[in-house]
Amino acid sequence: MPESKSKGRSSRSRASPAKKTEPKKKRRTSSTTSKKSKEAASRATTTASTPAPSAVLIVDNGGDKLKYGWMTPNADAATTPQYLPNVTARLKHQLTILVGDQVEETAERNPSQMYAITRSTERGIVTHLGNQVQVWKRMLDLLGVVIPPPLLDHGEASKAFGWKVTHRRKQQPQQSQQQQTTQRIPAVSLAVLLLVPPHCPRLVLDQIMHVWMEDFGVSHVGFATSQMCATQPHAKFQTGCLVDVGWSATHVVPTFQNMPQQNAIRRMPLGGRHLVNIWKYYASYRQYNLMDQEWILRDVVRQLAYISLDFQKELQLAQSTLPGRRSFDRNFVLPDYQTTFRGQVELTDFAKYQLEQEEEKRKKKEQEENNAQQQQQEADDESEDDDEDFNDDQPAQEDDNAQKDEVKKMDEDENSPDGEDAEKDRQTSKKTKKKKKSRKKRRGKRKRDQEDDDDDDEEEEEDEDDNKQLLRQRLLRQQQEEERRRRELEAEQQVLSVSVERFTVPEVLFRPSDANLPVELAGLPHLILQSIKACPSFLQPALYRSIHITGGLSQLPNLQPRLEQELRTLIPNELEMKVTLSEHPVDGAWLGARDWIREKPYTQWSVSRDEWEASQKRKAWIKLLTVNGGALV
Ligand SMILES: Nc1ncnc2c1ncn2[C@@H]1O[C@H](COP(=O)(O)OP(=O)(O)OP(=O)(O)O)[C@@H](O)[C@H]1O
Repeated sequence: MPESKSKGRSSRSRASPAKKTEPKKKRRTSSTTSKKSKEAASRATTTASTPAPSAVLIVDNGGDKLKYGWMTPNADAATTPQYLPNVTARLKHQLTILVGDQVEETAERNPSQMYAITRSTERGIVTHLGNQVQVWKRMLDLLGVVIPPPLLDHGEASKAFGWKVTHRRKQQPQQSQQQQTTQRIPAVSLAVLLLVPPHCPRLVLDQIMHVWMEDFGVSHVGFATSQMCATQPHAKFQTGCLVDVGWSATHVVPTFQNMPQQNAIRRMPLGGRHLVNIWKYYASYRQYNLMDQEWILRDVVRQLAYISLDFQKELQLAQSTLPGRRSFDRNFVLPDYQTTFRGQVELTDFAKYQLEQEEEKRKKKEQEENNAQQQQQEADDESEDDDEDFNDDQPAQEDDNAQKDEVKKMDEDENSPDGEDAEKDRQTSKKTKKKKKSRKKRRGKRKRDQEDDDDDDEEEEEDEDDNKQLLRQRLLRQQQEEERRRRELEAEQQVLSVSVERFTVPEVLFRPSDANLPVELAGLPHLILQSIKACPSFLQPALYRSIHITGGLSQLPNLQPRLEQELRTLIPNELEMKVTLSEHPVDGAWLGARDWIREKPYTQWSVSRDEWEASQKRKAWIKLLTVNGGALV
């Protein structure tokens, strides 16, 4: 019995779990299948419901400036981007926040009105998302994009602005006339392609996606690497090494057949921003406190900085020559924000004197050359005349003989004894005498009239002379007054003397340790070398052959020859090397993205709102990696 009991129990116990588990399994499988089918159904419905974007907005999210613009399928091939400074600031003693172009406008009027100037990126990566959202919002406003009310209260944009519908309604009448007249585009019918730096943290990408989907309510969002896009316009640039020297960082991206070599990408935290900051310290330590004057220093860097082709030689020249007498010394007249709003470069007195001397020498040389040429020509002409005289001797003698014959003939005619002719001659001589008398009278009268006129003229001339003298005196006084005013203004002018900074500051790109930056930081040539050496060895010769520099700072004079010069000493002689400069250093990435998008449908490079919602939001961007084959992100 116990056995049977036990058996029975055991059988029951064995059977019961089986009985119990089976329906569970069934339930689980059914639930998973139902989930999957639901997801699929929802995806099918959502993909079907996702409207195609009516316009594509490309935004190159630069640390210095946003480059943005529309890319519609039928767009003109010559579409170019617009620029918006990626910066916000506060006005002193006011609550107003200035964004993008407003900051630039105020900076041009008087930058000292602003404080708390904040940039949204560090080393090219968005680090102040709240700040960045404000700049994006400004960009969308300028483009005439209508943003729907925030879907989530806790969105980044809502946090940044405390957005409320009432608040936005209040803002509407303040819109400029230009904005009101431009066509309003709803954000829901918009696809956005954002250009970001390589190796941008996934967390940042996810947050950016969140903001664009949730706060701005666009329908599609895509990402691409700006450096990879910069290679696009160059059809030949399928394999090469792209060097992007920008505002906050320098990137080196080697590519093979338009695919980035991910493990060989290098980033150096050095760019235009650091040059401005270093110059700020130099100027503030030596002359004026310009620590808050970023805009002035940006102008100084743009107008005066250059890369030295022989750094040591120029330093020696600086040591051996007195300040103000060096060939590279310049004056930068700071704006006074009353009469001038932009700094101006001026030559030093010594440089002016040198230029004048050179000009005089040049003129003298030209004069001497002209004189020598004239003398030569005269000598040539004289020799030609001598030859002509020698040849023309005979005909001249013949002419003389003919003239003599004619005179002889006339004498013979006069001497002929003819009575009638003599009478006629007498009459004519009387007439001529009369005529002579009347002529004499007329002449005498004319003389007298002339003398009267001369007296009048003399009086008039005297008056004129007086007037001229008065005028001259007045002009002289005016000139003196102007000169005095100019001197006063000059005395008031604040002049920044610029000397070795012109090439020692940009030299930081080649020797970062000179500017107290970490010693481990490699200069630009070594960075390129490191990057190329990290690529497969069969690729390296092709990469050396095609090094392409882009980015705003690549416009520094002499950057390309200096880089070539330094790289040549580091690369084996048998390897060919070529460094080229981009034709579009600032907006090359935007133009590349435009061309790239033209060939590809938006579904390939973007995630739709429905895809994003269906795939648990956070993982949606992974699609971009798989769909693009990793080419652009
Ligand atoms: N003519 C010029 N000469 C020298 N430097 C220049 C010139 N024009 C612009 N720059 C510098 O180029 C830099 C901006 O370059 P760029 O527009 O490529 O940066 P970005 O793409 O906005 O920033 P990032 O590369 O950090 O994302 C600024 O430092 C600016 O001072």
